[in-house]
Amino acid sequence: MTLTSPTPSLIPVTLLTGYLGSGKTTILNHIMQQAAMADTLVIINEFGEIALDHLMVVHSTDNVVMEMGSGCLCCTIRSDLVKTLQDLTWRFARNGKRQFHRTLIETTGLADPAPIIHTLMADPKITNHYRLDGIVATIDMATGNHTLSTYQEAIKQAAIADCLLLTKTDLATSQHKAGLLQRLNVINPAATRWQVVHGQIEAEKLLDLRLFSTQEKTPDVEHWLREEAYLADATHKPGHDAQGHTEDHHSHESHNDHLHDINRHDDHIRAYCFTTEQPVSKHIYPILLDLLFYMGSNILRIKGIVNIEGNDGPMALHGVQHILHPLIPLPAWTSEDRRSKIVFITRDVERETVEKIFKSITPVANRN
Ligand SMILES: Nc1nc2c(ncn2[C@@H]2O[C@H](COP(=O)(O)OP(=O)(O)OP(=O)(O)O)[C@@H](O)[C@H]2O)c(=O)[nH]1
Repeated sequence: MTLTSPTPSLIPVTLLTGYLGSGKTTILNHIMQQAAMADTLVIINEFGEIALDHLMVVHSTDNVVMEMGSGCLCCTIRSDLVKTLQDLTWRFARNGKRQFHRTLIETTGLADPAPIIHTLMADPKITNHYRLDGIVATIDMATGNHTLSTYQEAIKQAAIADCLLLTKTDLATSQHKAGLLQRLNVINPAATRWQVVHGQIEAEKLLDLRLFSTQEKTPDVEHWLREEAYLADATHKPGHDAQGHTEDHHSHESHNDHLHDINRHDDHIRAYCFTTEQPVSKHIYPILLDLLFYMGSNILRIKGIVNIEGNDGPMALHGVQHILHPLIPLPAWTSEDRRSKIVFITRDVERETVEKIFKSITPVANRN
C-alpha cells in the first residue's frame, strides 16, 4: 500500500462547484480575462441535452474552453472526465509541448462533488498527470439558505470546499447574510471565504491552493487547516479534553445567535478538529482507510497535518468520503508547533465517534 505520493510536476486542477445559478459562470467570465488564467484550460460540464454554459463564457484568446457534453459529471460521464483529462495532454499540445499548465473544471450546479473528487484523487490514469489543487464552491448569499435547506448536493458542495465564494451579497439583506454565514460556520468553519459581487475576484485567490502537492512550495497549512476556526469559545462545553484534543463549531457571532441558528437549520453536518501533541501511529493510513470503508459516506472530508512516529517532517492528510489520498510529505514544519491536527467534516456523526477514530491513530503509549 502506498504511504506517500511522489508528485512530479503534475497539472493542477481546480474544481469549481456551487449550486445552480450561484454565480460560477459569472466568476469564470471575470477571471478568464485575467493574466493568471492565461495558461488555464477550462472544462465546463452542463447538465442536460444542450450545453449552454460554455457559450456564455467570454472566450479570451489565451484560454481554451471546452465542454464535456450532456450528462452529469458526477455520474453518467465520470469516465468521460477521465478520458477527457487523459486526452487533453496530447490534444492541446503543439510541437510536443502542452499548451496549458493548469485546468479548472466547472461542475454542473446539481453535481455531488464527492465522486468527481474521488476520480481526481484516486484514478491512476488521472493522478499520474494531474493533482487536485483545491475545491472552490460558490454560495449564493441571496438564496443560499433556502438552497441549503432543500438540496443535499448544495450542503455537500459547501462542506467539502476549501474556499467559499460568497456571491450576490449585493442582493442579500445583512440579516440574511449573517444567518447564512453562521450556518456556514457550522458546515465548514475553516474554508477561506471571499465575497464576490458580479464575479469580481482575482483569479489568484482560487488558484494554487496547493492542497494536494508540496513540490514547489510549502503549502500554507496553518491557513487551510485553520485550527482556530474550531476552537471552543468560553460558553461551549466540549473544549479541550484530557488528551489535548480540541473540538468545536466555529462562531463569529455571539453564542446565543449561533445556537439559535443551528437549531433552526440543522444540516446534520458537523466539523470537528482534534489535535494531539504526541506523534500518531505509523499505521495511520491503513487504520483510517479501514474506518472510512465503513463510514465513508458520512465522513465528507478529512484534512490534516500529522506528525507520524519515526518521521522527521510533517505529512498532509486528505480524504473525501471513503477515499483517502496517499499521505503527502511536506518539506518542513513551518513553526515550533509540531502537533498533529485533523479536521473531520461529518454528516450525522457524533463527536464521540470521531474522537474514537482519532484515538485509534494515537499510539496506546501516548494515551493517558
Ligand atoms: N446581482 C447579482 N447577480 C449575480 C451575481 N453573480 C451572478 N449573478 C447573476 O446570477 C445569474 C446566475 O449566474 P451564473 O453565473 O450563470 O450562475 P451559475 O452558477 O454558473 O449557474 P448554473 O450554470 O445554472 O449552475 C446570472 O444572471 C448572473 O448575472 C452577483 O454577485 N450579483
